[in-house]
Amino acid sequence: MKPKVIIYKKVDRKVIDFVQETCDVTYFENLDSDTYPEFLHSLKDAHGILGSLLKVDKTLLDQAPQLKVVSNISVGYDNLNLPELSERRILATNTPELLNETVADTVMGLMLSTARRIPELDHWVKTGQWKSNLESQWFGVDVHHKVLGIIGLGGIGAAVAQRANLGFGMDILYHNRSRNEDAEQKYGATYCSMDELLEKSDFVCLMTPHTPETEKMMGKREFEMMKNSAIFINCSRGKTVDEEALIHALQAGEIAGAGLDVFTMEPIEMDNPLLYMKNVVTTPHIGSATHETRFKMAMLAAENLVSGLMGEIPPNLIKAR
Ligand SMILES: NC(=O)C1=CN([C@@H]2O[C@H](COP(=O)(O)OP(=O)(O)OC[C@H]3O[C@@H](n4cnc5c(N)ncnc54)[C@H](OP(=O)(O)O)[C@@H]3O)[C@@H](O)[C@H]2O)C=CC1
Ligand SMILES: O=CC(=O)O
Repeated sequence: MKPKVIIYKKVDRKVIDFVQETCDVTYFENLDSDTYPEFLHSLKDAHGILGSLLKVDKTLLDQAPQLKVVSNISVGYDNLNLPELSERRILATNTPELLNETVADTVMGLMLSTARRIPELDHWVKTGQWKSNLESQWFGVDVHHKVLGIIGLGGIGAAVAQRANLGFGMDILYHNRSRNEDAEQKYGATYCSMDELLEKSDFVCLMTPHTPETEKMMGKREFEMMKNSAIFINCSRGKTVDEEALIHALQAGEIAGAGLDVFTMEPIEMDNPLLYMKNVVTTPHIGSATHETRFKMAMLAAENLVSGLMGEIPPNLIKAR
């Protein structure tokens, strides 16, 4: 009998066909209040699930007694309760590396958009306000040859460092728990303490995973340490930032702006003050959201899932640190 699999996110037909070669697939293009009851029902005899961002915790796992593999279509896996999965001998997988370049492009896009005020000026042009030469009140600040501090210089961070250093002539500072000697050699990245990075950087880019250790790692103290002229970029997870402290830092002029792809609450609530600040550029968690990369991620996640269900060690098995 074929293993039973739930795909709970919209994926390309080729991905479904691939999984269907070996598994019996129940497909939900989207999980919402209409489809969730049926999803829960299917969980009861599911051996594998494939998708992203679903909170896989004790409550959900209690509904899934047959589960063997949880395959995330994402590199981040803060949606998974790993100790609970491991206790039940359920394998968990993710999709690292193949999204590095795309997410780094998003980070550069946020840096450039915020520093050069592109969304704000786009609105200005389209609402007929361009009536004479641009006055200096609309000028932005340079990105090239500035200092970029990357907190969490891993796979994506290195792709950001490459673009920023080799393409934009920026000096790179970084802070991790361990050194990234490859990035030091290739992009002249300088390892430093978090405090030194915050004090010296013109742009601070947060790129760590969300873990208990990184939860709200950017808070009041950290924003106060940044230059008043600095721009903060977050493309990691919303919960790595104390959002109240960020809002305060922007309102008080402790920092000059922010480019944000991720938020404490997603989708963001419309009364969030960040949405009404001209010096804040927002995107709806689009880090890896290109057709090419999302297809590759879904296919890799499908390969991980099938491999685990066939009794192999999946290529991207998440190992608890
Ligand atoms: N916005 C979006 O759409 C996307 C967001 N992401 C997010 O980006 C995260 C990073 O992805 P990726 O680059 O592939 O991951 P990597 O594991 O390759 O890199 C993570 C980096 O963070 C560092 N790090 C981890 N914990 C800490 C800590 N406590 N203090 C300082 N540094 C730390 C690690 O270094 P060390 O271990 O030495 O500390 C490592 O350099 C993902 O987990 C995900 O949450 C990813 C893709 C898209
Ligand atoms: O947020 C996206 C991811 O891949 O992680």
